[in-house]
Amino acid sequence: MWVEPMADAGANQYTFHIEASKDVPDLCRKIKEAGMKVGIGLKPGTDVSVVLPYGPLADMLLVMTVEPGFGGQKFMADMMSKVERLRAEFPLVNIEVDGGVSPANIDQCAKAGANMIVSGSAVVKSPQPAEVISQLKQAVQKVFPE
Ligand SMILES: O=C(CO)[C@H](O)[C@H](O)COP(=O)(O)O
Repeated sequence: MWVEPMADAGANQYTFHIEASKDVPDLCRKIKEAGMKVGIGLKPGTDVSVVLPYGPLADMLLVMTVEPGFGGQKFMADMMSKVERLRAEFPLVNIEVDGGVSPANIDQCAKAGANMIVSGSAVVKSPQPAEVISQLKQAVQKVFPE
């Protein structure tokens, strides 16, 4: 699963999709042994219960808010219930949302419990990308002060 090459290249976190892993605990162990943090991602169609047993092994849980594949898709607000559940179960784990995240929905994401975000189109298509990044960061920091 390319764990060693990623670590050798300088990655400090390795995130994989739970749907693509045959042995989640083994992969988590290999990532940690290689000196990286563990992230586990969940596609929109995957029930949150699938990842719950592995939460204690993860540094970050990623809730995809679009179908993985490409940027520019519509944010799926119904994924927020997964974020809420994961935050309730794992108060100290980083929870990330990825897909269609923008200033229009960042408050929902942060309120549900996401403290890490991926935002592509909203940033790069804005005439003021720095302003968008700042808005996104402020919204998260309001809920998760450093
Ligand atoms: O790669 C992705 C999906 O596979 C990401 O969702 C994407 O890069 C983020 O971009 P956007 O904010 O435009 O959804």
